[in-house]
Amino acid sequence: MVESALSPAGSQELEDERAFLVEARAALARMYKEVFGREIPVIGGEDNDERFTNEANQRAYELRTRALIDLPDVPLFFGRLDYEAGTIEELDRIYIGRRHVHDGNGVPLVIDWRAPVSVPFYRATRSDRQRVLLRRRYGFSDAAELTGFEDEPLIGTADLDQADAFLRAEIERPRTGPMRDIVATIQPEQDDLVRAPLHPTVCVQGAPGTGKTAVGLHRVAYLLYTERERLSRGGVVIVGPNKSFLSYIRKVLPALGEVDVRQITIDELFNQPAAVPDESEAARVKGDARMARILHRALWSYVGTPTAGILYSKGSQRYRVHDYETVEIVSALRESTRYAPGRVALAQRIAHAVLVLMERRGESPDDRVQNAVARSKPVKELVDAVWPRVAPEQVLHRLFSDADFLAQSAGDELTEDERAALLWQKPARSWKSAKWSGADTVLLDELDDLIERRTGSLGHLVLDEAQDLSAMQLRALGRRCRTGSVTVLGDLAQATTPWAAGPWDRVLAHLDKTDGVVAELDRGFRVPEQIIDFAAKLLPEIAPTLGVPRGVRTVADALTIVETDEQSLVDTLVAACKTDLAGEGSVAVIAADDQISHLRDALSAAGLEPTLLGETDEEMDTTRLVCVPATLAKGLEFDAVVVAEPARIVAAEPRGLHRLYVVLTRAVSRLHIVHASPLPTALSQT
Ligand SMILES: Nc1ncnc2c1ncn2[C@@H]1O[C@H](COP(=O)(O)OP(=O)(O)OP(=O)(O)O)[C@@H](O)[C@H]1O
Repeated sequence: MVESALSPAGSQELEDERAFLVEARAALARMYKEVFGREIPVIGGEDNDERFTNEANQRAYELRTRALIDLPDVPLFFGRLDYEAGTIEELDRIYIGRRHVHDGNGVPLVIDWRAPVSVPFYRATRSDRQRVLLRRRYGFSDAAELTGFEDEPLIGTADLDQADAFLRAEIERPRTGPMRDIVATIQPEQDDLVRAPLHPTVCVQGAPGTGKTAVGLHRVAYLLYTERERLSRGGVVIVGPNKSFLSYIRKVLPALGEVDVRQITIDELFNQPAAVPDESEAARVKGDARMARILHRALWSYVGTPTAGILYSKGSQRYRVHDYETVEIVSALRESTRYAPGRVALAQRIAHAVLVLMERRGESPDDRVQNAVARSKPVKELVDAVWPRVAPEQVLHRLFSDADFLAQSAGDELTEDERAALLWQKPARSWKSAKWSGADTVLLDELDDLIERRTGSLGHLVLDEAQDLSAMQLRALGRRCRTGSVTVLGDLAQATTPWAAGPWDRVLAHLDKTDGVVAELDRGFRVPEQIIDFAAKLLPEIAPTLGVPRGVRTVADALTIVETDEQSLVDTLVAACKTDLAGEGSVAVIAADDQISHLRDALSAAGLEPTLLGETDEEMDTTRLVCVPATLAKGLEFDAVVVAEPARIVAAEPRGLHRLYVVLTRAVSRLHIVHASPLPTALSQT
């Protein structure tokens, strides 16, 4: 917070605001007590409906009480709007906060930022005042104590830069620990996306630090406010790239009063955890959309053509369904059903043909007879022979261990090299003992759905860092959200996976959300302009179609590049860390994955106390100095970042330049680059 920009401590007005905060807190405590003390209605009886209702009531009660807990480090309000008299019933002034607080007699003390009357807080400008006279923003200490406020009159001639100063102060507030919400300073272009309706799907392409993650999380909070009932039926899930990232964002939604949103990695979405790693080329092919067609062909190749009919006997009667009839039934079903229901339908259709024969002979069989025929031995034998029961694992095991089966299923979709990449060197003896990789679990999921359609749909799904998802992963995600909508967030320039699905229209098509709208954010809030400009030198090589992002701020001495030799690398690194640790906030050392443990040890030996990201769950909450493997840096940010040996980061993987772009764009205030090997060519050009 820029203290000097705020109203001085000790002024009467500041005291009045503090008194109001105390009053609002007391009111919230009363609301909590009132809900907490309320009896939960319990319906007598033990059948399913009653149990379900009782559980739902209990759950609603728990959520409501949890949402009313006053979090000690989260300010209850952050802004105020003074309206022209008569704009809102009996209120000329509203305080805006993270939830509604009322005084017990129906008078609102704090209004939820998501309510329509709060919108002008984010949107009103001097040229479009929306009847607002004054916007006030409050500053708080880390312990949520009100330290001051800043006024932005929308009439008159006062300083216009105050809003920017406030935003800048918010961004530069030193950080350690998890991500904070941005509810006090959401920008108009972000607000458009946060408040976009639930449907259609929204896809946000945004340069590093433009607020995509922040927008996604605030959008969830907003949608839960406006569409709570619809969303509570299907639920809301946020999918992030890895556990460190999820740990980093985990406190934003609870701070906004939303405690019931699942935040998971994509791997956690699938039935079985990955047991073995993937080779890069195999993973690329397995993630490709062509696999959907290949799996389809592989599965349906199990369905054969009947070569005989059936003879059904009942008492002395014989009924024959001819082979040409069974052939017709099978080929009609192939076109119209999924695999498992197809099996059931085949038995029923053959049984129906038998029933027709019975009727022709003057009998009047009913449904029970049809079911008995469908379950009879000759029918079952035909179904098992022509349309065998299969498990997804069985199909995939055969595909990866039988070169002929793979070639036949692939048709001309895969090259010989691609087929070779898929085939296992040492196939497991049986599909039951096969070990599956992450990419395989996605294929198993596809097969599962080809066999039996997945039912149910999420209400809303948020995909962060979506540029890294494969076509097959996107299909699996889309299946979980068939009738819901998606918020897709990402940056094509940060796509580091070899299987990345590519441009956003294709991503939307794989999700089966072709009605989705693509929007772009290009104002970088996190990274100072000098650093963005430096990192953007990589763009012509890694994402030539994307525009260059704009930085909203410059910071003195934001970027330093130190060339050194191998022997002095560690000392130079230690010196850079010490300089940054002398100031406030978080410091990260980012290096190639195979170098980071060594650097952590060297920093420890030099008397610093770094933790290594990925080793424990909450390392970023408590320590100021974090060593970050380059592959875990995505989505994270630190006040100062020291990058060791960019060339090694680039050399470590096929999309190493994309990875470097991610790494270079993590710093809020300062970026130091320390290198002994030459910088990548694009960066060394002036
Ligand atoms: N309107 C805002 N007010 C204050 N801070 C903001 C605002 N928008 C973004 N920020 C801050 O900028 C930083 C970057 O935001 P965020 O992580 O959401 O960006 P991103 O686009 O997801 O970045 P990346 O592509 O690197 O993952 C965060 O610290 C966030 O709080």
